[in-house]
Formats: sequence, C-alpha cells, structure tokens
Amino acid sequence: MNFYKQAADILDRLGKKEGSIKGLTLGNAEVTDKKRMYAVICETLKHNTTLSLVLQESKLLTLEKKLTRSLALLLLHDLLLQSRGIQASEAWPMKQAVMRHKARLKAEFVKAKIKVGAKKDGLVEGEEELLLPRYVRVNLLMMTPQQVIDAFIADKWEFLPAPPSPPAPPGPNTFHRDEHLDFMLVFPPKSDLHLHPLYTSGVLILQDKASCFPAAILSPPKNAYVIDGCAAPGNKTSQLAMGMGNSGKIIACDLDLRRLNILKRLTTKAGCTNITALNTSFLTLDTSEPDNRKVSHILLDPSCSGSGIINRLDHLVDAYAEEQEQATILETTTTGGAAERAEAEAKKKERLLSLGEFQVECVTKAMTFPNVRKISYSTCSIYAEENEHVVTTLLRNHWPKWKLSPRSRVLPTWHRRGYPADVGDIPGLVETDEDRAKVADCLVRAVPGGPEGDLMNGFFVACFERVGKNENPALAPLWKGQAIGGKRTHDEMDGSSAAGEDTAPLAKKKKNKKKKKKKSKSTTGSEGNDGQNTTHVSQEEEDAEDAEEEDSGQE
Ligand SMILES: C[S@@+](CC[C@H](N)C(=O)[O-])C[C@H]1O[C@@H](n2cnc3c(N)ncnc32)[C@H](O)[C@@H]1O
Repeated sequence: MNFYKQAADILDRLGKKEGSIKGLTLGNAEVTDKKRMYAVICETLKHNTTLSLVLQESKLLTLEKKLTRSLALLLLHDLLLQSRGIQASEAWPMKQAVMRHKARLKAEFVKAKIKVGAKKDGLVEGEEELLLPRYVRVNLLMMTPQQVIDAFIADKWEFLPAPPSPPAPPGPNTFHRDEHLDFMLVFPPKSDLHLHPLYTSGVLILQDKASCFPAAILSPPKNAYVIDGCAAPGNKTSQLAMGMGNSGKIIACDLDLRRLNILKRLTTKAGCTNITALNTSFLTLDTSEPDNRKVSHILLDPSCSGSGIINRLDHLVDAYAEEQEQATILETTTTGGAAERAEAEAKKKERLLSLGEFQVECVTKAMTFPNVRKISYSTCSIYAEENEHVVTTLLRNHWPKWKLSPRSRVLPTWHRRGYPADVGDIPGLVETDEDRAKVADCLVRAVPGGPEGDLMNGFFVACFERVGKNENPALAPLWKGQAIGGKRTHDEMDGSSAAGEDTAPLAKKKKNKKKKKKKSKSTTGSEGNDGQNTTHVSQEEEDAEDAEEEDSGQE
C-alpha cells in the first residue's frame, strides 16, 4: 500500500481509539518502514492544530473531494514542514490535488502559525508540554544527590537553594532539589540531558515527579520480598531496587514482552541486581509458591486511561480523536451529532468502568498473598472511576481486614489529596462528609500541568495496609478520631500493622533495626542495548521515551 494511504489509515484508527501509536506503527507487521511511519504519525499529530487550521481556512477538502481529512493532514505535514516535501510520484492524483493549491496552503500556514502561536503564549504546538520542569531522579545505587549537584555546578549550572515561589519551573541554566523527594533534582523545561554522561551511565533517571510517589510511599525495607505487579517499562521497579539498596528480591511482572524487555535493559543500565522479570499476568501468580509467600510489599500501577499524562504523545492522540469526532459531528445533522456525542460519552464511561474493574481485580489479587502487609495502588488517571471509586470498592470489600494508610505515612507534606466528593459511602465506615474528607486525606493526587496544576503529570496513589492481628478493627480506619497528618497513634505504632516502616523520602532512610542479611537474588538478565539506532527513533530513545514518562499501559 502507498505509504501515505497506510499512514492515513493509521491516523483514522488512532482517531477511533483502535490502538496506540506504537502498536499501530512499530508493532504493525503490515508496515514496512516502521521508524519512518512512527515519526510521520507523531509529527503530524504534534502539528495537528496548525495543519487543521490550514485545512479549514484553505477549504482544501471542499475543493478536492477525493482527499480524506487524515490523508490531507499527512500530505500537508510533508509539504509544509519537511524540506524534502511530499515523497510520492508527481503522477499520484492525491499529491496533485494538494500541489494545485500549494501557494494558498503556504500562505495559510504562515497565518495559522501566528494564530496558534498567539493562542499558546508564542509556543508552537506540542510545546506547551515543555513548560513542565524536567525531573531527574538521582540513582542512589550509583551516586548521591550532592555528588550530582557538584557535577552540574562544575558544568556551570547555577544551583538554587530553594524551589521558586510561587511554584514554577526553574529558569534557564538553574536547578534545585525537589522539596518532597530527596533523590530528585528539578531542571528547566526542555533540558535535554539524554547525552549527558551521568544519564548515559545510569546515574540520572528521567522520571516524572508524580511517578516517583508510589515507590516512595510503599518504601519496602531492606531485604524485603516485593512484587511490582504491572512493572514495565520499569521506572518504579528500579526506584524500588534503589530504595532497597539492591537487597531482598523484587519480582517484576508484565504481560507485555516488548515492554518487559525495556524494563530489563533499563534496570540493568541502572545497576539493579535484585530484580527477577516475569512475562506473565500478575493475576495468575501462584500465591503459594515459596517466594510469593515471602512477599510483604506489592506495588500496583496497572493499566489505566492515562488521562493524567500531558507530556506524552497520548494526549495528542486524544486531541486528534476529539477533533475527528467533532469533524464527523459537524458533517451530520444536529440530532445525529448529539447522538454521536452521547455514544462517544457512553463509550468512554464504559471504558473507564472496565478499567476500574480490572484495577480492583489487581488489588484484590494482591491482598491474597499470605504475608503481604502493604500495597500501593496508583494510576496516571484524573478520573474518579479509576481512583477514589476503586478505593471505595476495595475498602467496602476488605475492611476491616485492610485499611488505608493514613496521611502521616503517605507523603504527609504533599498538599494535593483525594477528592472527598468522589469517595463513596461504606456502611459503618464512611457515612458522613467528615468521613469522606478523612478518607480523601489518606489519598494522594497530582493535578496535571501548570500553573494551576502541580507542574507534573496527573497522578493518584492510595496505600493499603493489612490490619494487624492485635489491632482493634474498630480503630482500623485510622482516620476515625485521629488528627490528620499529626503524630502516629498508639495503634499505628504497636508494631502489629505495617506501620513500622518509615515513609520518609528514600534517601533519608536511616534504620537501626536489626535486619537479617540476605544475598541479593537473581538479576534482570544481561540484555544490553540492541544497538538498532536509526535516524528517527533509536532503541535508546524509544526505551527512554517509554520509561521517562508514565503511560497508560494500553500499548
Ligand atoms: C501503567 S503501566 C506500568 C508502568 C510501570 N509501573 C512503570 O512505572 O514503568 C501498566 C503496565 O501493566 C501491564 N499489564 C496490564 N495487565 C497486566 C497483567 N494482568 N499482569 C501484568 N501486567 C499487566 C501493561 O503491559 C503495562 O506495561
């Protein structure tokens, strides 16, 4: 099939949410030049607003009836943004259909750029994401934050003693430590550290701040047996290994082999030696297996809608899908449009409910491990259906055997908590607005973007703890009668719950409890970079892209 026709077909399928960019390009057996296809699709989506404006103002689709919207966007992309122009024979009627209007299209493009730029503070499309700071996790297995700070200062970067106030990304060539996570440094938006020797050697890990919350909250002690149930591409797994100083054992499960292979490469690069990667469903793990019986901590970051992600191409796909839908609706009658809209809404609701069911299933499975004491549950979704509603269902089904960790153990200084209005009633446990507020206070949320947002991706974390044998179930919901964010109650400190662990940032952890020493167990394997570098998307870039930013796991 003609390259552009195939690309147009992929754009149409993306618009109908029939797959992900990677799945439909890199993972598509019918595509011959996968890297070029991936690049063209990404670039067209990035410039979609401008190109759509050109399409609209030039009336190209009315003048050239044979062109479809997606094909026109792709051809406009190459005509207007690529120096080599449209890569097709001059005799191809679709190329001719566009070239007939070349002068008009170029003029509309100049106007569209100004219009789009003016709307977005002078930024061109796709760049608003770059207003987010570049968060960098220092890999404590290799260096201390201070060593990294010194290296950047020696490199002529200015170190700010405190984050800007009011919160904003650091200015050009300045950086600072994060105020909530000790191992995190914050750089200006657009900082490209991919070629920095500290990045290439595995010392710096480019990971969104919110994505560091779950492992920091779970905070398994040294020598623990831990499962990362939906682990790939592995940023949180490597953060767990870092916090545990490579002791104990982490079983990292993922259903998707391609993503699991990325996990192996990235955790090997990060110097992690206590990870066993399993290409299997977390839901089918045998809880009676000897290692699984020893598991005390489980991190669950299951597939979700990814609606909180703003610095990935996913949001461009969402915007494109929405625009496609609007374009279709405009072509229908008013009644038809309303019906289509209602259908789209219903589909979205259905999808969220089904994701919510899967997420409840994952945490429920985690609760069946005989010795598990603490489970962190997270999503990069902004929707209550995947967040507060999931937590409500789990508490409804499992209290008083399981409870929520109180705010004092769940990033106590983080300001953004769950939404009380989205916490559901649970007879005997959550019945009043006050109860709802207290449940919500145990939960962590991050609002995507800025300046009203938290300057990171949208995120949600809840932490469940098994109620200890000697605990009074009536006191189990720790928010009942307890000052939120205050000192630990006697009940929390009696050692029978999972409360014994501190939840301070991992870098600060200093324990003097006696611990049995265990040898580090198996590794992630020794797969190195497979060296398939190409002009557009190298393996390294793909891995980094997968791992740097959280994604919906729908790929
Ligand atoms: C949101 S992503 C995880 C991101 C990862 N925690 C990280 O920080 O890099 C969700 C992952 O869950 C995986 N997944 C979905 N269903 C699964 C299952 N039943 N068992 C194991 N993994 C699953 C997907 O393949 C996807 O890689």
